[in-house]
Amino acid sequence: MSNSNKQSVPDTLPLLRDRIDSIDSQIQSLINERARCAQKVADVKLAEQGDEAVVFYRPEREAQVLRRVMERNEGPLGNEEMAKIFRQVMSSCLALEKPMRIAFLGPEGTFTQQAAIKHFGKSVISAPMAAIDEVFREVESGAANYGVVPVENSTEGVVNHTLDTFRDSRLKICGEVEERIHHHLLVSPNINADDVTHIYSHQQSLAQCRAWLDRYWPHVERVAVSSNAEAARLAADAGRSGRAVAAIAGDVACELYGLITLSANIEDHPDNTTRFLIVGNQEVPASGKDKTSLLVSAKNEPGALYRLLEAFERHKVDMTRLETRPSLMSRWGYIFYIDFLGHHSDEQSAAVINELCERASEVKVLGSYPIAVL
Ligand SMILES: O=C(O)C(=O)C[C@]1(C(=O)O)C=C[C@@H](O)C=C1
Repeated sequence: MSNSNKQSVPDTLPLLRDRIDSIDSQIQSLINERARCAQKVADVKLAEQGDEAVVFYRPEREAQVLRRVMERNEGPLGNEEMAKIFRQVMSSCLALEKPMRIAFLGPEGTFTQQAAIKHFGKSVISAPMAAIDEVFREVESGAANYGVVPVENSTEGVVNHTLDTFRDSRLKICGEVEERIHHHLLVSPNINADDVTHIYSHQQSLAQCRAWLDRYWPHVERVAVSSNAEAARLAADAGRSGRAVAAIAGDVACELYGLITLSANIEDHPDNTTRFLIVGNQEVPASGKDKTSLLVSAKNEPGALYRLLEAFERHKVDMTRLETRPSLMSRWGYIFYIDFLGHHSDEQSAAVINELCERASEVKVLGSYPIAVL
């Protein structure tokens, strides 16, 4: 009983539900009013930019909207929970302006799809691709508006294939998403846990759950397959013919293939996180809290890396990541992938980039984009 005013009518279930009905109706009207505004925004964009080059999706604006939602939130719903609701509202509004086709490293049900949904919301057209370079090609050709690819995992390290693909691509990084990777042990609803004979998953996921599997399922055979989503599909297939096969996969795959969770969050490192990048054809304006990614090819001479890094120190620009990949052009030459806080149009960031251009043999700005909000 949370009634502080003794005179008021006591809270009863029917009264509370009436109140919820009335609030829902107001929320619904307001969401539609917002959607009509977004439709007008689309008209303005079309009028300003002409049919061809209209850019409907604005990552910097979306990041600002979500940050503001979190800043002004007073609860009882948590900041993230509230931002997720607005994430989906914006996703629906953008789909009214123009439905976005999002290519991602498939198949359906992968963690990359989970990241795509986290970033764009559910109102997008999903385009699962078989490989990372196919995601890039799909966006380059214009068949998809944006692409989502994994770039690093907190336990497994960088995804070299993604970094290498940036060398020859003209795509820009438009955003980043971080996704906590939670693995679950899944089976078909008709399968009894005691009967399970095989556990399927991607090799990396089996590795990320090794200690848990050793402890609870030491005698069950582990089978590595091409992706977690494929493992979930196989478990669902097996279940239909009464074979007791389990899969290790995430929430999206579980839902997609109608499986049930025998054990949730079975990963050995609970803070197992993967970072994904959004690639597209546009340069994103500053959002106020941004990151920039560069590809820098150093001259093959003593102190070359030192001279690159020194520019960051002097201009007080915060470098958040440095990866080294062998150059394909010269033997023992290296390419550096550098992330730093700031937008390439900021005064300090621009000063660093100018100096790098003088000191390195090649500098490519892969993109400036809002720091992940959710
Ligand atoms: O502000 C815009 O440019 C809009 O199109 C509106 C809106 C929104 O719903 O708030 C929708 C899509 C964009 O990606 C950003 C924001």
